[in-house]
Amino acid sequence: MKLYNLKDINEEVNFLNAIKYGLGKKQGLFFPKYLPKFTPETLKKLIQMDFITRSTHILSHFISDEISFVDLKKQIKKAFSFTKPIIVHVKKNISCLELFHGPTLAFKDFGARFMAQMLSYWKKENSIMTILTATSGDTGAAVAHAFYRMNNIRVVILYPKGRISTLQEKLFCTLGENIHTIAIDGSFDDCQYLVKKSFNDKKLKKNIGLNSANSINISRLLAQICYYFEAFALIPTDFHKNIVISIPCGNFGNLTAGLIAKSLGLPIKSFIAATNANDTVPRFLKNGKWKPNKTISTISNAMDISQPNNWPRVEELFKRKKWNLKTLKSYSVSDKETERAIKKLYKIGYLSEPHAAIAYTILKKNIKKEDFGLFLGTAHPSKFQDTVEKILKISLKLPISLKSRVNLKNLSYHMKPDFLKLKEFLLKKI
Ligand SMILES: Cc1ncc(COP(=O)(O)O)c(C=O)c1O
Ligand SMILES: N[C@@H](CCOP(=O)(O)O)C(=O)O
Repeated sequence: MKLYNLKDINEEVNFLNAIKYGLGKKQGLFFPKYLPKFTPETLKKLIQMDFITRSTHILSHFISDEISFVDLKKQIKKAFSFTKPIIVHVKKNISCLELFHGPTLAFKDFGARFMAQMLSYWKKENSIMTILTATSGDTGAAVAHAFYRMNNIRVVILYPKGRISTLQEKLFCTLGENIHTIAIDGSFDDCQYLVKKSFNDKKLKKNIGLNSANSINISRLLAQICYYFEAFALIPTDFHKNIVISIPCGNFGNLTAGLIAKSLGLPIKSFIAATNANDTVPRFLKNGKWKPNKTISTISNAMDISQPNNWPRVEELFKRKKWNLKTLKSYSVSDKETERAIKKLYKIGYLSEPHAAIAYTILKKNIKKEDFGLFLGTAHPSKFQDTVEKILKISLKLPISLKSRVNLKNLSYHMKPDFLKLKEFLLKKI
């Protein structure tokens, strides 16, 4: 598989190097040079397969020149070794695609675990690698658990201090060993900036085997394509022409993966990109001006991102496929509306959390009678225990993966958003 750097098209890499480098020169994102397209007959065959076999077929279309089908299937089986996505009917023609039944209770488990398995397959035993990752709450946990105790891999996770939920923090800041966590005085965007800046530093790149497990790493997105096909396979054939998917967006990785799935021939009628008050993209689509505001803290904290990393990939895909960007609907939802949606959903028997509730709100406003509406359930409601309990005035029972970490000590370091301090930390703490 060949990929090119969106900021320097002369830089081309194979998948192994794209996954190992994370980012290209000038902090450019890698993007596949060739996008396969399945015929309707192939699609028909694909949807009859089980999740692991189908995912292997899909991903082998991208990387069969670098890994055999048999080996890829083994790695995918290890990566996706948890409850697969499920569709839960919510009301009328609206359902939720629940992607949060993995070990860290968020959709990030698919991408993080796939990346970890692929790296462990290719990694030379004695080479050191540092996976530097920024998180607004969920990526951190997925990456930490996916790479926990992996030989010669050191994970360093930056997160905005006081701006993620207590349980999100407990899930990845209590592991220790090869997992180092740093609470940064700032926003997620400050953390993401520090990660990207590190890639510009020659000494870091040379000395610590720098990589990132954020969705800037293309392996994360490739894995996420697979659950859109699973959703399609789960939906009755009668509705296959009218599927509308509403995605709660932050860094826009999930949307990018969905759009790549569509480009492969998955007939999704339309995608809706839902954001919270951090509305850089909906404003951009409305007035054509890319003007990120200061990141605001909201109750959907994992989406508190004002400079979404994957937007250049979205634009590239629209350009390559000659799709009109105006067809992409994107709206923002306030905290008040989000709370109202959580209450309404609970009243009709569906327990949700702020991120999915945002996608539901926008879907409900835009869905047509003939559509099959799907909003993505990206995280388990219990991860946002305080918020959900306060809104619904109920008490939540925690799943064991959270309960077992509640009383463990938070092992995080604390740092100002200062690149030199981070560099010192990264060079010292090997
Ligand atoms: C629960 C949850 N929902 C939605 C998002 C947004 O996803 P993306 O960054 O892929 O747009 C995130 C974080 O990224 C998240 O953790
Ligand atoms: N919402 C994410 C932010 C990081 O996004 P990523 O997909 O680029 O890793 C989080 O939960 O950390």
